[in-house]
Amino acid sequence: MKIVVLTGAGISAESGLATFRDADGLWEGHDPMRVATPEAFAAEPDLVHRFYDQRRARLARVEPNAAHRALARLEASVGDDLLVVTQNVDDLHERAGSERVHHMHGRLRSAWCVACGERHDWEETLGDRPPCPACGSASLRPDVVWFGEIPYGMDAVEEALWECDLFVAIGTSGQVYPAAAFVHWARHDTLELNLDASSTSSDFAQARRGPATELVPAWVD
Ligand SMILES: CC(C)NC(=O)[C@H](Cc1c[nH]c2ccccc12)NC(=O)[C@H](CCCC/N=C(/NCCC(=O)O)S[C@H]1O[C@H](COP(=O)(O)OP(=O)(O)OC[C@H]2O[C@@H](n3cnc4c(N)ncnc43)[C@H](O)[C@@H]2O)[C@@H](O)[C@H]1O)NC(=O)OCc1ccccc1
Repeated sequence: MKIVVLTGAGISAESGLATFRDADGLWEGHDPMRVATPEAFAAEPDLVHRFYDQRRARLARVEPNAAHRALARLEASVGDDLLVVTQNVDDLHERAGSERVHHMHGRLRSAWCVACGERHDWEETLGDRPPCPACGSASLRPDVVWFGEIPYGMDAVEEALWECDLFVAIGTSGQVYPAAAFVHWARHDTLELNLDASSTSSDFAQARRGPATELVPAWVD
């Protein structure tokens, strides 16, 4: 049975990472959806760098939880029949042992040089702007997909959704596209595992409510 699992901020909430809807969705009084844009980076690069520096520092202080670990166990048992597509820029799936993880919105620990196009592991050097290790120019940006930008690897994701027998969404509010449309791209069985009702709950064949650290192990084991 081929399975595609979509994860959102809710799967990392119990590890201590804020969701986009937490804390009335504000970061330092800014709407994250307004900070996570190419326009904000062009206008206030230091503000945007600070947003990602703080999230990178926070990520270094948290650990994967039982939901991440359960998905890693599932991969160990079904192998290539499982693909995790995550909207999250954290690395908690990989730190839990998952290998087949596609970061459709990028990765917090990756830097992208807009001058030479090279990608690098982001130096944990808070506050100072390291030059690109490849071309030396001060053109590094967070390697994340901002609002208005095209998500990574959409062709492969679309194919996997078309091929899968089961699509499962975990910890996502269904408010950001194209991820929110995936339930419509899947052709067979669909299941939502979420704390609260999402904007797309009624589009799923089945929906279970509760914290991911309970729902995901219960579904996997
Ligand atoms: C706001 C929204 C209306 N806007 C969009 O969707 C826009 C515009 C748009 C495009 N198409 C549309 C159609 C209609 C309307 C608008 C659009 N989309 C884009 O710009 C996208 C790019 C969007 C990506 C932006 N970057 C992010 N992140 C990276 C950066 C960063 O992280 O800083 S989005 C970011 O926000 C989203 C947050 O959503 P969730 O993860 O769901 O988190 P949220 O906080 O909302 O909800 C948490 C959920 O968990 C639950 N929960 C909480 N705790 C727990 C718990 N303990 N256990 C279980 N569940 C839990 C809660 O109940 C809740 O339901 C994630 O995607 C996250 O990655 N690009 C694009 O469309 O390009 C074209 C295109 C499309 C297709 C093919 C080719 C080209």
